[in-house]
Amino acid sequence: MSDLASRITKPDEPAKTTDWAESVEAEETKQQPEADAGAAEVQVDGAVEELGGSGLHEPDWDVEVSLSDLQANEATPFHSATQWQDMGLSEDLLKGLLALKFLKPSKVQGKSLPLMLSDPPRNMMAQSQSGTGKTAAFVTAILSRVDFTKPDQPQALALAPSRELARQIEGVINAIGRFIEPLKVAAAIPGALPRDQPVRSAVIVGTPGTVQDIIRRRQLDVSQLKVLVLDEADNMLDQQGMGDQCLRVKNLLPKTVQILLFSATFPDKVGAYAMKFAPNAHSLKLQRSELTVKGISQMFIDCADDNIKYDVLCKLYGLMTIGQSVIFVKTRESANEIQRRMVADGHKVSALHAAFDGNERDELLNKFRQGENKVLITTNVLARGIDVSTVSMVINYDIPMKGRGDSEPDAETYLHRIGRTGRFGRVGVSISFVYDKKSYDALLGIANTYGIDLVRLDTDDWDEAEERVKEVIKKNRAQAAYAPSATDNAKAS
Ligand SMILES: Nc1ncnc2c1ncn2[C@@H]1O[C@H](COP(=O)(O)OP(=O)(O)OP(=O)(O)O)[C@@H](O)[C@H]1O
Repeated sequence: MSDLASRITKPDEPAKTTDWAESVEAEETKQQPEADAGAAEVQVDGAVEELGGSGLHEPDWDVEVSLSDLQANEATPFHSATQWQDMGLSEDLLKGLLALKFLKPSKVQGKSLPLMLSDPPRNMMAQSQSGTGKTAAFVTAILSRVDFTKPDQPQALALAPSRELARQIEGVINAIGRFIEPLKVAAAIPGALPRDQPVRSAVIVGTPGTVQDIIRRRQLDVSQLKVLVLDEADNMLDQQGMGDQCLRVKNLLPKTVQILLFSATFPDKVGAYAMKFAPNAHSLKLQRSELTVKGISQMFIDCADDNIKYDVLCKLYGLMTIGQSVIFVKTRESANEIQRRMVADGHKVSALHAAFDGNERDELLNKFRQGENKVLITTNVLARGIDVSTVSMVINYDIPMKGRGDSEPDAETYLHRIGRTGRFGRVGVSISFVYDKKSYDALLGIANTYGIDLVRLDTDDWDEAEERVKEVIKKNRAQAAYAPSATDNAKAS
């Protein structure tokens, strides 16, 4: 308990900071020397500039520190020693990146792209904190590998664990590739492709089950595929059904395909399998202590019992709607039930989970992206990858658990869930609810795993608790106004 207690900071104490020492070092991988010669294993440091002290001043929210300042700071994951111009990218791609105001590559982009683009192509497993630009990294690699003189010929395939993430990646490809003519991208997600018609697109983004189906039905000609990307690779490979589908898809592709695996997390047990999935891969790794994004203020509320959680959630509603918020719950049923109760209590909230049909899911997320809906209740289906920069608050209504009978805290899912805020250098707040010993122990187990300093919000002094959260949210609002996300509105066609 003492160890756990040391992870908690009372609201009136300044949060302790972890030692975010720079640890960039390149070394040869030690595995399979003969097959692996030349594979680089690089540790990407996890240091993020303390945004609290970065010049985002109160009370007028005059934002003095811009993204370029943040990117100039070597101690952040947004810094890269390389420029886009050094990477041998095509003019069209460079124009696309710059049009999105991606002025410089982030660390994962700067490090992974030269490795991914080297010839002969080599596999890659890249880890970097949530919201640090992994999507743009692999999208740029895909768009560099495709031969656009054959726009109808499938050449690159990206897999993602949810339709929402696949759609989002499709949007990023269209946004970065906007000057490439002709650029054809297909979304292989349930209900999106006409049945039994060949897919005539150079790039395909989809969920593993649908992609497996269209290959089997010979709708997708994979004979000239050059690149396979698995986004959220640890998650897909670790799930029984999806892991099998990914493997089957891979086995149906030419043996020469370049395999690129991306995620913010690669737990040890999946990491080993991932290296088998992508043999001889270059690897960019983070230390476990580097995984949290420092711009996210991580807080928790100790609720007296399960019923109080709902009351506390309603009390937080005003704060949730200053920016945008995502509430994570364990089951679809509880998402529906909480939405029903909140709406009945006069709040405007929507729910999104896998029981809705595909079009409804697309529409719900689009409305959320456009700010039409400000509060979204969801399950782990949206825990990973979804990028909406104006999300300033994430609530873990239920602490994520894994294993049979919820026996263990799901530390990776916690990290991905809270990563829906604090995107690319922005600040954000996460509030986790605990209400009994099990949930308390689970949260503190997660805090210990990553060395997180959790701040306890005292609901006995609600004004103080509210002020504390509001402070972070206002900074997020100021940042969003100052530097709106370039791809927030990059919609899939
Ligand atoms: N070089 C860049 N300069 C400025 N903004 C960028 C750059 N690269 C990416 N971004 C923006 O950063 C945000 C986060 O990027 P992205 O969604 O790729 O993160 P991620 O690392 O894939 O996150 P996650 O782990 O949650 O999947 C996006 O809004 C994107 O537009």
